[in-house]
Amino acid sequence: MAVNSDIGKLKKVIVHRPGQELEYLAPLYLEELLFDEIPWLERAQEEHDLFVKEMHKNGTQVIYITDLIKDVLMDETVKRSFIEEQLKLSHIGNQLTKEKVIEHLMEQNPEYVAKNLIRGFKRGFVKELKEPDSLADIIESPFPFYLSPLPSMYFTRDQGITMGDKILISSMNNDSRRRETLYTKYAVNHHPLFSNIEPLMEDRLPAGLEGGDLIVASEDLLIIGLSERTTEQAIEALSKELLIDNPRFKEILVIQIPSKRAYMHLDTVFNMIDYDKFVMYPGIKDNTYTYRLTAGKDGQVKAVKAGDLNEALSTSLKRPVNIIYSGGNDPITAAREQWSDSTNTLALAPGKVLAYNRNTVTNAKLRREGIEVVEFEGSELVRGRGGSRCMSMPIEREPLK
Ligand SMILES: NC(=O)NCCC[C@H](N)C(=O)O
Repeated sequence: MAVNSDIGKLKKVIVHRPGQELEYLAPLYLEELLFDEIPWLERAQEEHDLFVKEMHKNGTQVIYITDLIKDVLMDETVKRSFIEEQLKLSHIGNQLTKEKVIEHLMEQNPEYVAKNLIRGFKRGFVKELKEPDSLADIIESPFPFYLSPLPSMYFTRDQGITMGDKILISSMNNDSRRRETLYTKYAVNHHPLFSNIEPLMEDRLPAGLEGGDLIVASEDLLIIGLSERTTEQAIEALSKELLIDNPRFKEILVIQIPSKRAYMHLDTVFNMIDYDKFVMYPGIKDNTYTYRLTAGKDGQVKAVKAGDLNEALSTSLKRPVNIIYSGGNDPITAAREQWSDSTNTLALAPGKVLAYNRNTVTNAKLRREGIEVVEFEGSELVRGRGGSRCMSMPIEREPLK
C-alpha cells in the first residue's frame, strides 16, 4: 500500500459522507467554522454518493473514515483515549461536566461516538447529564456548542497525506478543524488497514500544514503550497525530515500563493492532472513564487528561489510541462469557476480527473488538452469550498510507468 504520485491509478481512498454536522451550521458562526454558506444536507449526501459511485466505477476502493473509527472504538481503552483527546479540544469549561460527557460517551456504541463527535454537542445537552449549576454551564455565550460541529470533515484530503508507505497527520491551522485529525490519527495508529503504513513525525510537526497544500508529484519530488494554511515553519520542519533526517524525496518545490480565504490551499488554485500537465487558476499567475529546497552539505535544508513556475516545474520533473489555465480567457469566468473549485479535481489515473460538472468552461478546456474529465454534480458540496481533491485522502495509488 503506497502513494508515490498524485496521478497514479487510484486504488484506495478515505472519505467522509457529510452528516448532521452540516445541520449544526448557522449564519452567526459560519466564518469561525470556515464555511461561507449553508449546504442542504440531503442533497449534499446524494452528491457525495455520486462522487463515490464514480470512484467505484474507476475500480477504487472507497473507505469511510467513520467505519474505521467505529472499528477502533470497539476497544474500550482506545475509545476512552479518543473521547478524552476530543474533549481536551472542547469548549467545556467545567471539569465535572467534562467527566459527565466522557462517561455518557463511554456508555454509547462506537457508531454513536464516531458520528456524534463530528456532529458536535449543543450547550443545552448538559441538562440531560447533570444539573447545570457551574458558572461554565450557565454562562451566556453566542456560541451554542460545548463541542463544535466539524462541518469540514468531508474534506478528508486536508487531514493526512500518504507519501510512499508513510502517512503524515496534518497539523491544522485553525482550531475549528483540529479535532478532525484525531480521526486520522486513531485510524492510523489502531486500525489494521494501516498495518503497513507508518505515521511520519508523530506530533513533531509545527502548526500549519494541511493536506490540500501537498502534492506528491513523483517518487523524487514533493510540491508544497505556502498558503493561508501552511506555514514556512511547518514546511521547514517537514523538509528537514524528508530531505535530511529520513530522506524520502530528492527535492521539495515550494509554491507560494497569495494568502487568501478563496485560495486557502494550493489545490484550490493549482493541481497536477497528468505526467506533465497541471491546471492552474490564471488569477494568481503574477503573485506566485517558487522556491527549491534540497539537502545542503551541512546537514541543513538549502533553499533557493526557483523562478518562473513553468521552468521550475520542468526542471524539477525533468520534462517540459503544460500548465493549463482554468476558466478560459475571461477573468470573470475564471474567478467564478475557481470559487467553485475548478482546479480542485481528483486524478483517478494519469490524464483522467473527477470534477464538478458546473465548471463547464474549465472542463471543456481540459478536454481540449487531452484530459478525460468525469463529471458529477456538487452544487451543495461546493458550498464548503472544496472539490473532489479536497474530499479524498488517497492511501494507495498504482505506481507510475
Ligand atoms: N483542500 C482543500 O482546499 N480543502 C477545502 C477545505 C474547505 C474548508 N471549509 C476549509 O475552509 O478549511
